[in-house]
Amino acid sequence: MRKDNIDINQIEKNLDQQLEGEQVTAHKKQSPLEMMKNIKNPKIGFFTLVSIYYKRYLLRAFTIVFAIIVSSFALVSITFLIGQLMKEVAHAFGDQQLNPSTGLEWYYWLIIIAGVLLISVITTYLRERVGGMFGRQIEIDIRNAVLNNLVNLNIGYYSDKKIGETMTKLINDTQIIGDECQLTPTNLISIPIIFIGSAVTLVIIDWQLALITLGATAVFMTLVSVTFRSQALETEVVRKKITEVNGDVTDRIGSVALIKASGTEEYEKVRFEKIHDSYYNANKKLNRIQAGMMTIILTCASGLTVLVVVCAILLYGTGGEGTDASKIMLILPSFIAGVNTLCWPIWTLTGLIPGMARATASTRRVTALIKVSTTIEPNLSAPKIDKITGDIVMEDIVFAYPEKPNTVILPKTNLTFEQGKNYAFVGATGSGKSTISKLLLRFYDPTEGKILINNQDLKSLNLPSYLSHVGYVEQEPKILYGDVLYNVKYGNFNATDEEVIAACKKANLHKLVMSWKDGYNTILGERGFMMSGGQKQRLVIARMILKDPEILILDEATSALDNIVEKEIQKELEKIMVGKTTISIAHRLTTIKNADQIFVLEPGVGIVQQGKFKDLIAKPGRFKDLYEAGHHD
Ligand SMILES: Nc1ncnc2c1ncn2[C@@H]1O[C@H](COP(=O)(O)OP(=O)(O)OP(=O)(O)O)[C@@H](O)[C@H]1O
Repeated sequence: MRKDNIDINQIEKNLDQQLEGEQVTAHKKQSPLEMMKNIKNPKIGFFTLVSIYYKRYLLRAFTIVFAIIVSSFALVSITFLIGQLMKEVAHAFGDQQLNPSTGLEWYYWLIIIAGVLLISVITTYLRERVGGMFGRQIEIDIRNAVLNNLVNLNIGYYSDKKIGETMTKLINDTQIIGDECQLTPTNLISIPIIFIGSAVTLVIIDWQLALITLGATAVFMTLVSVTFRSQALETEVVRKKITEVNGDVTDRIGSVALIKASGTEEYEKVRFEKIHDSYYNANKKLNRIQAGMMTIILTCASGLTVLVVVCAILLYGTGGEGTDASKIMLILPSFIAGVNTLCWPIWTLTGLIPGMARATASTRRVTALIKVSTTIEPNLSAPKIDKITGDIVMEDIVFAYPEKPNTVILPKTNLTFEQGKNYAFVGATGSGKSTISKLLLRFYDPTEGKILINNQDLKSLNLPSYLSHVGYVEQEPKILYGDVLYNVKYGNFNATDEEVIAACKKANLHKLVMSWKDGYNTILGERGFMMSGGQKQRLVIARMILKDPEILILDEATSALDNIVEKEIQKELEKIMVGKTTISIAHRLTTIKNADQIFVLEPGVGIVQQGKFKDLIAKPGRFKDLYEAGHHD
């Protein structure tokens, strides 16, 4: 017994190794994203997608198709074999004249049935095991492709999208495709084999009874097929509704602080109930169709068995001339088994058609997500940048957001940021201060002109390697789900724990972290709920100290903090700014007193003043107005 277990485990292990090996080879040849990007037709159907994946994973595809064919034939042949067994039993134990022998003893037929059952068990297991994992493999491949594409997309893509809707496509649609990739090929191959096989077997057993049964089945199938189309359409409506609900719920959960601060919990409760109304109503229609379909199927399936029995009695049981009552007992067991196998494909079709409709809709939504391409080419094959040397030059830059191409945010601008110096941008809200940092981070490319780094156009540089020299602190520091070590190391994964601790000491964070029970292993919430604004800011600064970048971009890095914390953080920042090219965006003008150069921006106009703090404050102008307005607050 124990030995058997070990052998089975070994077989399972070998199977897993074969499948994993195939996956590694396929991924080396072409990544899932490259493969999906190569799909030309945006209206690609689910079948085309399945066939692409079957070609990619030939070993699995072959195993599944082989197992489906063999298991289906095994299932169908059982009906025929039971018929033969019954004939031989009648010959052995009944009237030998009336019941001719099949040529094999009845117990041989039993042994053959047991053998076929064993083949059926093995191939069914193989089909389910390999098919199941294939479904998951396809789901994971597609989800990774979508995810890779999403993180590569221009940041502007997200400005008008509901994250929840994108998440539904990313999680639910890929899961639906995976599930259907497992079920559909199995059903599509086995349905005709089982249906035709069962029909032929029934004809062999008794052609008269078979004709009646097949006629009734045709009526049965017509009834079912009438409801197919409307079921597929309603399923699509329901999916759309749930995508909308997911989008809405994710949006509100993300804004839970606003809900709590506004005391609008009751309002949200009513709203949630309301947005579910249309989802509920859409389900009502679908449910009506599905309930009708189920009733037809169940009634027809049992009705068919009753019909077979009644017809068999009428044909052979009435004792009329030329009839044989004992024949009823001979054919009925295998005939009823045959009717059941005949009903199975119809039963399966009821799930298959809506499933395929759902998977086709999911395939189109997912491919649409993959078809969106970034216009910010990261130039991954360009040489990596070891060091940033020299000045950063903005040459004849003009910028309008691609989302609003007619609104020019920065008219023609020329700027030089000398290496190691400290620059600041100030100006009214909406004047384009953050836009400068977005251009330097290459969230966007300039509409006209170019940004020169190491005397080369930023557009042509290897983007990740350029960004590895840039430190960015924004107003709302981003903390990821994970512990302190992970959060500080993010983007600098090769750093040691000791280096993280040293960076945290410099950022004045170490004592605080050590006061937590789990120290550096403390898990910080998904949105960093456990930390105050100042603490989060310090963590981001520790991240930057660890990175030790050559360019610092501080976008209102301290404006969310109170004056005391701001001063402390400012002190930390000034320490790391030494010798680095720094571009700060500031609301509080006191934080930029030491800047080598200050640029004052006006909405739609661009730079209207520039100079050192003491010079700008001494003469009338926009800067002086801003400074005085700040002091009156
Ligand atoms: N993704 C976008 N699509 C279209 N317009 C945008 C986008 N992002 C910003 N803008 C617009 O560009 C202008 C400049 O925005 P920016 O964020 O650079 O201003 P800012 O000076 O940093 O403002 P604040 O001080 O309020 O942060 C604003 O009018 C803003 O509405």
